[in-house]
Amino acid sequence: MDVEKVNAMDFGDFVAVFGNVIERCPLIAAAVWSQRPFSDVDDLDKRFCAFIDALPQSGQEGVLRCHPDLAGRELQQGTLTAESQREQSAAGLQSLSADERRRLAQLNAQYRARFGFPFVLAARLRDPAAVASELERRLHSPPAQELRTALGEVKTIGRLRLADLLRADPARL
Ligand SMILES: NC(=O)NC1=NC(=O)NC1=O
Repeated sequence: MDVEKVNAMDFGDFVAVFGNVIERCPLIAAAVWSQRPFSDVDDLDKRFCAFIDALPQSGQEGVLRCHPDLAGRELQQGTLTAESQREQSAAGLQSLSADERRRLAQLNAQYRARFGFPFVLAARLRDPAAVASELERRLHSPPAQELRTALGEVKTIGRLRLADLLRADPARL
């Protein structure tokens, strides 16, 4: 899909296609739509990132809280969004042992208790061992630094999702 096609989308089509670029935050796509026309894919990606950066901390934490845990209840129950399901499966989180799942659940709970939002990582780029080691490492970050790191992962997930969508077969839309 080329950027001309994106620029020609009405509001409904744009949000239908890009509404989950940032997990469960269709408001961001709704806001970005009004900034068209976009010069290219990078410009579109930059608009999503700029919206997140411009949010007050409460809004940024809200974006993080919209993310399901890695290898959490939603993965077990099959209630993840299609994108999240693909990403978590790609990271091998679908086939963890009971001990590995328990360990991640314990670390996720410790992380959430310390920072007040869930641990967010661009899972598609990692394997289960890397997820656990990143979680253990970041668990000790200073809160202000961890907020920035977590938002960086949200942006990476968004950039990868945008790339998927723009590579998508136009006939699919
Ligand atoms: N808490 C998370 O990091 N969730 C996720 N990371 C991904 O790459 N997809 C998710 O759903």
